[in-house]
Amino acid sequence: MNAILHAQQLTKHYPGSIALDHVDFTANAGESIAIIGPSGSGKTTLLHCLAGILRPDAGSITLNTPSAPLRLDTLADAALSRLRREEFGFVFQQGMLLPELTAVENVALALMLNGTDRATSESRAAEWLAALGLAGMEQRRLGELSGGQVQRVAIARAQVTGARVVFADEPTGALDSATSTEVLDVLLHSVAANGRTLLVVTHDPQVAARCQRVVELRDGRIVADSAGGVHVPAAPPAQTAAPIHNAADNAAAGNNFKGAFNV
Ligand SMILES: Nc1ncnc2c1ncn2[C@@H]1O[C@H](COP(=O)(O)OP(=O)(O)OP(=O)(O)O)[C@@H](O)[C@H]1O
Repeated sequence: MNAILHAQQLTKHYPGSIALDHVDFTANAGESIAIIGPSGSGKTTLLHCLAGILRPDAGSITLNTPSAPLRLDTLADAALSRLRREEFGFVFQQGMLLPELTAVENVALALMLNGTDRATSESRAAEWLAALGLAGMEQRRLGELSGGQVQRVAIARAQVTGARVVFADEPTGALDSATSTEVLDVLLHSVAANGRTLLVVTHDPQVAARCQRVVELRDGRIVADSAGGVHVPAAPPAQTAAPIHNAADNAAAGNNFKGAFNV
């Protein structure tokens, strides 16, 4: 397995609390990883540190790029912003898209911010929207789309740049259960078909069950990892995590759709 993102001894404090407590974590290229745990356990803080949105107080985060490993924790702000735009994509519950823009403009913007001209950006964006089931809706503003369709726009935007890692925080949190399943299908299959790595924070056991690997946080520490490759400190019986899902089955399920989402 090729490590793409590697964190060592990641620590983040807030006044009165420790959000991450010496976390070691490695994401391998092409994996889909669910980050689960109770409210306040540090899931979003971990995701934001790994994505270069938050700086840890201590510890290192390394992104393996084709040219050289890059240390996110020591990168200057401008370089970190550029790395986020080029290497990472984001699907959050809400807030990443601009309601005054059309679907195609929202997706194209990610490419234009990286220096691609408008015509090429909009053409690539339209291809992505079509691949994710939104053909014919390119010119709609977000208010003219359903919640599930808006999340498809977000999924297209997260990947149109060729981002190698996609970070999602409760991507289906605002959706009803049927729409959640559809959006999750689109997210997992498009990421798998394009060889991306997916890290998804979720409270939803159904979302976690669909990922190849499940990592559980409690009190800012990783207490279970279905990959078994990360050091898991011994927990007292009351805190032992429930068994987590079979990675091979989940991977097999995701592979059925490979190809359909290749853009
Ligand atoms: N900006 C902040 N200022 C102060 N404390 C914070 C801040 N952000 C997070 N925390 C604290 O850090 C801890 C971890 O928060 P985090 O949001 O990472 O947890 P979470 O597992 O994602 O929670 P949830 O599932 O409720 O979103 C919590 O105790 C939280 O109160």
